[in-house]
Amino acid sequence: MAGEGGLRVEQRHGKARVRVGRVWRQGGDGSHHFVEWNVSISLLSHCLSSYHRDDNSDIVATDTMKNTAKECGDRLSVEEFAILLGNHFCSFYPQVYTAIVNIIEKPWERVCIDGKPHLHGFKLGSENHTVEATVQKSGALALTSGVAGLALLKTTQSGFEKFVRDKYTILPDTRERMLATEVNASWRYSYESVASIPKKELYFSEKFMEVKKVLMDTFFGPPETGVYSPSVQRTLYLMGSAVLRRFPDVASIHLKMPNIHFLPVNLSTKENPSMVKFKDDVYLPTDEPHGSIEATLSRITSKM
Ligand SMILES: O=c1[nH]c(=O)c2[nH]c(=O)[nH]c2[nH]1
Repeated sequence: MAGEGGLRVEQRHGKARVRVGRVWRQGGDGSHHFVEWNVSISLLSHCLSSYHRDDNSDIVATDTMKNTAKECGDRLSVEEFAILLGNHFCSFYPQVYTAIVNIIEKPWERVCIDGKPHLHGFKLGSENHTVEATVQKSGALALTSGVAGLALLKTTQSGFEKFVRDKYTILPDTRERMLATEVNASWRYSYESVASIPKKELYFSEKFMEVKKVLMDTFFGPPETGVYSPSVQRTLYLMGSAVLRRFPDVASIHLKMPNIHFLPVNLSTKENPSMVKFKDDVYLPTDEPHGSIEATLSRITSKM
């Protein structure tokens, strides 16, 4: 937007990392539900006078945003909460035209004691549930959900061979290696307005569990036989395409799957040349460097 001094100013402001823990005690059977959210809000609004002059009259205080994020009524999915917040900012404040709400949900899971789900006991799992909702004053919506830090490993049924070989290549072909990764996936839903999202209770919470299951089932294959992975690239493609095939309301999916290396251990000395001879058994786990492999998959829509 052109402003004073002929300078273009593109601005937003918000509150990052607002932490909220919420217990719902309304379960008929006495069970409690619990979520822990880390909320970040960014508002695009008409408040240029605060940049051009000492005039804050159009600013929605970031402290106000923080307090709004703490108001959470009936039990709802993290996606619905992000949309609700975004919608509130756009409809309540005339000067706000876009709200971008990012939330990370911690994986608190109900514990089972002696095989029975506990009414109010939870333990922390490992992978986070993420969401980004962008809401416009018109009601237009862009909604992306994701899973972050889903660490997966299989001890066989993975190989990598027949790749480019040149004077820098020392990696041997193999059909037997470990495959380990930490999946970061985010998928965009096709709902384009706040009014069009499904009304079914906890719809997106259920979808999150189902997408995660499809990703994992495809990575591992059947429990007794597994499935062979010829490369991280191919496995990533199969995981993403399985999600798009299974869920018509997912428009695209981005997958980031680092190839975390477990290196074969071969130890020898002059006196003992075969001290530890690698027999697909002893590995050196490494953090870095790691392969970095990522792709976005979406449907090719025919114009016919
Ligand atoms: O699955 C793999 N993809 C690669 O692109 C690659 N590159 C590499 O060195 N090892 C592997 N493995």
